Amino acid sequence: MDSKYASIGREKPKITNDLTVKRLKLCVNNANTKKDKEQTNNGAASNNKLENNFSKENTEDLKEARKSLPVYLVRARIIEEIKKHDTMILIGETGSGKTTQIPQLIHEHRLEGKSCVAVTQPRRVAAITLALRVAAEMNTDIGSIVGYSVRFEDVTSPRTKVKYLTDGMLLREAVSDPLLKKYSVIVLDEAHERTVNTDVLFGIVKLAQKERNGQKQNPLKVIVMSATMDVDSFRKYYDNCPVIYLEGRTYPVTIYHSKIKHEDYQYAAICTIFQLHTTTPANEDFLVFLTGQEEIETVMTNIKQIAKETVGPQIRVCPLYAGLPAAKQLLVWKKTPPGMRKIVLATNIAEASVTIPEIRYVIDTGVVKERTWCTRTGAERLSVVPCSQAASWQRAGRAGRTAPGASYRLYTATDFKCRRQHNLPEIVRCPLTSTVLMLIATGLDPATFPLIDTPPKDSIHAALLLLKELGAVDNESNPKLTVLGKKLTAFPIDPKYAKILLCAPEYGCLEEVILMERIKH
Ligand SMILES: Nc1ncnc2c1ncn2[C@@H]1O[C@H](COP(=O)(O)OP(=O)(O)OP(=O)(O)O)[C@@H](O)[C@H]1O
Repeated sequence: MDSKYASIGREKPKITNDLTVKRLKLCVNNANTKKDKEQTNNGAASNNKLENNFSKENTEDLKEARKSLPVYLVRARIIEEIKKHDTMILIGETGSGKTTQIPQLIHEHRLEGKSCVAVTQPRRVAAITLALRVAAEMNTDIGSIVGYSVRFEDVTSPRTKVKYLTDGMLLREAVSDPLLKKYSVIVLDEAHERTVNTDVLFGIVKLAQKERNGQKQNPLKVIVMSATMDVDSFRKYYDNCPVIYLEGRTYPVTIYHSKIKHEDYQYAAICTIFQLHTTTPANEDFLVFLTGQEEIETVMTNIKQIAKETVGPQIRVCPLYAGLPAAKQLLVWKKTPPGMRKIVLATNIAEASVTIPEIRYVIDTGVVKERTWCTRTGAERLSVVPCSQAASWQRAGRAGRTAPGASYRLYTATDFKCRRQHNLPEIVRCPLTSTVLMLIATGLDPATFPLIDTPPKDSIHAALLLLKELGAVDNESNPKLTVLGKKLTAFPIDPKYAKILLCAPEYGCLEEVILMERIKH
């Protein structure tokens, strides 16, 4: 693994591995408040409950909490580096304060000037909860100085200076403004995730930066961040930009590996939950990683049934998966009353960036549902596969954020060592129809667009063929967007489904199609 693991603590030969607290070391490798509420767009209302949870903490306590974070302790050096370099990579351990503190520091030093700092997140739940946390830390209303923008919800205003948004939303903004002129600093967070959107965004931002420098426009600063990324590839991609390693974490996390291989990880997860439940105090909450809604529902039913016959604190089970309505997702952040235990059953949407305050124990099944597709038939497939080592470290990093914690890996240490170090980039295993359409709409050539990893030639060709068949582009060799193509880019969904939606009224089946879309998303 990259040097991050030297910081986080390497595995010891025994089953238990402490991710010990290390003292800070920063090394550079290179060679108000209450206004504007009414101006914010709709959407904040749906998060009122969550906002209340976040603002309950007293401002003085939040200030003190900030001061203890590794990033805060070396803030002067970090700001100096940001001022010095147009592009940099920042590697800091999970929970060190990268995502919540660095944008605030940039704003405190007014480095964004008259523009704004954008912080991208692969997932909407992370973008929303981070914005709420930072707004609380800055003692300001959400949608004012600090805002967020996710699909179907824009909680920002003309005063917004720190904006958390999903990478998909920034990509959409790039279609109408390829130079991303609204922003003077773009923080690309959780770079290790390697979703198609993040990979394309890396290229868009790189091109925008070059172009703005060439045109002597307001320069664009780019900061790429993660705890577990493949530094070498990124550094090469960003023309050998400096890499800053930040050591230190808030609290230690102990890693336990299973001694035996489990045939049934759901069963193993339930056994671990109840072993821990009967031996640990209430209000020390659990986060269990599973692969999808169905599995989460099955495990939830089992837990509820077993809990009736088990001693131990009262249990509240909270599911967390992408398809869950926002209000239910937010229950995860609701504090449990004294004497109770919260058990969060989540997919990998809780794997990076999020802080669920009382989580002490992570139960990591070691699997994830991964999307692949067949270029020949165009059929997509979701399969359950072992997650990468980087994902395991991210999962462990959801504990140890507000108190010491532990991660129970339901796979052996040998199994862990055999896994791929980093996530396989989506761009090499997923269909690229939306991406290719978006690039054409932005005026970019999909064949020459700079990507960290080159997708298989077949994928781009298949995407162009499909777009031609849909009538979104005029031809495959030198594609230009048609009127229909332009309409399709307005939908934040796959062009195939966008066309079905557009055509539905003609066939009198709009309601059915909308229902189908709602089920899909
Ligand atoms: N909602 C919250 N409630 C309580 N504490 C929080 C919350 N959000 C952040 N924190 C505190 O701030 C710390 C830093 O969080 P931040 O998200 O900035 O870390 P990070 O370095 O970006 O982590 P990661 O790499 O896991 O995304 C957390 O470890 C936690 O102590």
